[in-house]
This record gives sequence, structure tokens and C-alpha cells, in this order.
Amino acid sequence: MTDDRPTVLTRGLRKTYPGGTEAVRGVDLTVHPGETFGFLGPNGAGKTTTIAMLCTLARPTAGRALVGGSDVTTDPGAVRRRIGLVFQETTVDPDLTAAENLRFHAELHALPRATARTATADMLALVGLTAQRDRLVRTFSGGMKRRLEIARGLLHSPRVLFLDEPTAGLDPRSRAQVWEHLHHVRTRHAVTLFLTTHYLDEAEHCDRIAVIDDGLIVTEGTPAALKAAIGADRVDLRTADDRTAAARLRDRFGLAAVPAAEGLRIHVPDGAAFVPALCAGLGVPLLSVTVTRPSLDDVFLRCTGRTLRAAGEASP
Ligand SMILES: Nc1ncnc2c1ncn2[C@@H]1O[C@H](COP(=O)(O)OP(=O)(O)OP(=O)(O)O)[C@@H](O)[C@H]1O
Repeated sequence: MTDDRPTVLTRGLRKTYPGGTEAVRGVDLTVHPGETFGFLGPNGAGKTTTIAMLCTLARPTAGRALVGGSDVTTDPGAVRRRIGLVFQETTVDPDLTAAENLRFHAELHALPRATARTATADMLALVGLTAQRDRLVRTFSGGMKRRLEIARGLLHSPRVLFLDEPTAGLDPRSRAQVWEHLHHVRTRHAVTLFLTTHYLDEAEHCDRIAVIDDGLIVTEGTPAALKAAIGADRVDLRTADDRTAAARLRDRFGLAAVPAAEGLRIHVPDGAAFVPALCAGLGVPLLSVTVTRPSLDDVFLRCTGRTLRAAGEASP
């Protein structure tokens, strides 16, 4: 029987640390079975604190959180049995082999021996570490360790795998590999992935994202819907005569051009479709035209008034 109840449900979830920092200030989330849900926000926004509450590692100050249908405060044991964790810091044992790390985890979860053997082989294959199963983890690269953490997080067939910045500190190639394996996880296992990131390109991999800033959800939806809600492409143009071009854009196209770093900038609903009309109707030689689709950074900017990069740099 399938269970359609949300895998993660929070209502009014809050966390105030001793000393008064309001890290999470009333968060409502609904994550469905099998979804890949991304929690996006700058450093210090409250992502890790939210995950810690969902994983029963931090106690909510107020509000409710259900994971796999169980309450994190009143039934933490049931929650722990249903979740897998991959944290920012490496927690696999460097003095054990890959297979030994998984065996140890299987024992912690009291998996029957035959189940553990099959799951170990399956998970190592899933993350591309079968050939390295008997190597000491201390000889692994950062990316291999992270993949082993993912294998370990999935070993006991959790309903939801929480990943806190799963690619933090990895080089671009290792990041791409981790994502390749996460895509295998999504297609082959009925597991919900709940991940935090401050990489916009990673948020694009998610079915749905919530943007958190200063402890509050500022927007939520599919990456495509959030970008579509911005409603306009950015068109940057350089012309032989920007003054005349700005006047023509106003008079002929009803568009207000603003000065950009080089040339002029306008916003139109469909930039690519607008370019031919622009070329035909501007009457001023065009030197270059660049159309930029809205990005998740534009979404963040619209919601918070800052770019994600600037918000991260402003954080302690
Ligand atoms: N144990 C703690 N005690 C006191 N304050 C804390 C504690 N942990 C986090 N904070 C504060 O709570 C706020 C949210 O931190 P949190 O780590 O949840 O954010 P984050 O979005 O995960 O950021 P990062 O990406 O840097 O991990 C920050 O202001 C942080 O300094």
C-alpha cells in the first residue's frame, strides 16, 4: 500500500537558541513522497537548524514537525528509523574500509546479516564505489567520501534522506559526480531527498525548492515556476547611439530602458522573440544583444532585495 501522506510536514516550526538567536522563525513546509526538495538560502539563514530539528538533533522551541508521519518531539525514535543523514562534515571512519563502514552502520540499525550484505553491495554500486569496497576510507578523495556517506545514509532504506550541503567543499567535477549518483538514487529508489544548498545550480536539480532567509520562508515552488513568476527576461543591448536607441525603445516599443554597465537594459516577457522585432524596428545600429532568462538568483533578489551571493557575504 502506498502512503501519500507528506514525508515532511512542519507548521509554525521555530528555533531560538539560548542567547536569543532566532534561527528559525515559523516555518511551514510540506514535502511529498519521492520528491527532491531543496532548501535554498545564504549562510546563516536557518537551513542547518531546520534540518537538525527534522532529524531530531535539535529540539524545536515551538511549532510541529512530522517526518514519515511521526512527530520529531514526541516520537523521535520512530523518526530516526525512517531517515538517513548526510552532513557537511565527513563522518565516515577513515580507518575502516568502505564496506566496513557500511557494515558498522547496518549493525547500528540492526539489519539482518543477509539484508545488510545485499544492501551494501547495492549501495556501493549505486554510488560507483564497488571497486573500492575494500580500500581504507582514508585513501578516498572528498567526493568519494561524500558518495560513501550517501550509500551509508540509504543503507537501511529510509523514507527520507536529509543532505546538508551535500557537495560543500568539493571541486566541480566531484560535485557533478555526486549529483549524477543522486539522480540514480531518485530514479531507482522511492526515497524523498531533502537537501540544503546555497548553490543556485544545485537548486535547479530539485523538483521543488523553498527559499529561506533570516529564518523565514520567502518563496516556494518549482524552479521553473519561481523563475516564471519573475515574468521578464533581461535584454542588454549595445548600440551605436544609446540616447537615440532609448528614445526609440520608448516611442516604438513602449519600453523603458535603463543604463547598464555597458549600453542599455530592458525587461520583456520573451526576450528571444523580441530580438527580431528589435533588429527590424530600432533604426539604430545594434552592436550586441544579450538575452538572459530569469535565474534563481533573480528570484532571491525579488524576494529579499539582495542577491544570494551578497546575502552570503554579508553573513557572519
Ligand atoms: N548552536 C547554536 N547556538 C547559537 N546560535 C546558533 C547555533 N547554531 C546556529 N546558530 C545561529 O543560527 C542562525 C542560523 O544558522 P544555521 O546554521 O541554521 O544557518 P544555515 O542556513 O544552515 O547556514 P550555513 O549554510 O552557514 O550552515 C545563525 O545566525 C547561526 O549563527
